Amino acid sequence: MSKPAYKRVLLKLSGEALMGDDPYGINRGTIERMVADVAEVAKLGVELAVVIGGGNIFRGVAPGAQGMDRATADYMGMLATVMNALALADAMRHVGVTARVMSAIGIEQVVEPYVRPKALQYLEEGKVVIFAAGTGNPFFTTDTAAALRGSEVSAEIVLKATKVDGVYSADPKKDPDATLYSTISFDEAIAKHLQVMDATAFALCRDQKLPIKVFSITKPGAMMRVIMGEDEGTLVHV
Ligand SMILES: Nc1ncnc2c1ncn2[C@@H]1O[C@H](COP(=O)(O)OP(=O)(O)O)[C@@H](O)[C@H]1O
Ligand SMILES: O=c1ccn([C@@H]2O[C@H](COP(=O)(O)OP(=O)(O)O)[C@@H](O)[C@H]2O)c(=O)[nH]1
Repeated sequence: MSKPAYKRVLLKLSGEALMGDDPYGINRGTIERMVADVAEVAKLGVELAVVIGGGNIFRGVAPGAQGMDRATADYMGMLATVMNALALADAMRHVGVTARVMSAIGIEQVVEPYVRPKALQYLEEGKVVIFAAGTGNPFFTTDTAAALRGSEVSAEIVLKATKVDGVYSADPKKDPDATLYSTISFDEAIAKHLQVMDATAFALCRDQKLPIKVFSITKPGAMMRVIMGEDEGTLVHV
């Protein structure tokens, strides 16, 4: 059998994708499908660090937050990621995968705080580490948290599992003529203002020479193909 292409990865799971077809919240079937993919990868012995978003529960820049102080709205968004992280860890437990949630903001009665050496220890022990509360700072995104934590744990790649199947020349939800890139450089993605990830996340990965693979979270088998180094999604490279 062929071997996985990576030993340690940082997987960014979209919060918004957790809704499935629901208007908000966590869709049971969707989270179970995501976790089944994660379990398959974990069984191959790939060390998995996960950053989960929160857009399904709360998005700091959403209309619902209009008129709110931006930083306050962002803290609500970070708390939403903690809820998703707990749901994800629990769903993993159901399929026999051991996960540990670590939060970037102090909330000790609920989850343990992020401590880098502890996270590294868990990864070495084969546990899935779920990083909650983003970077712990307002004005950032969980994509930037993925770039940051990915760098901190020396992941070989950031895998962005999202609603689209890669990086397009324009937002494919708005422009039907947008074309899919199989690879694109960080500089080009930033220069073209491609919104699939924010510029802060792109720039951090570029500076740390940490490649990103963008792929569909809903396409069956896509995560496994990415892990095996097969042609899937878009590689963003230095
Ligand atoms: N050039 C582009 N290529 C691909 N997707 C894009 C692009 N520009 C904007 N998008 C949008 O970015 C979204 C993914 O980013 P984001 O909303 O941050 O999702 P996530 O919930 O995965 O963090 C996609 O749903 C897509 O509609
Ligand atoms: O470091 C961070 C990460 C997240 N957020 C807030 O949390 C929300 C949810 O995260 P994100 O939008 O990245 O989640 P996703 O796109 O994956 O659903 C964001 O809109 C921000 O308001 C934040 O303030 N700082």
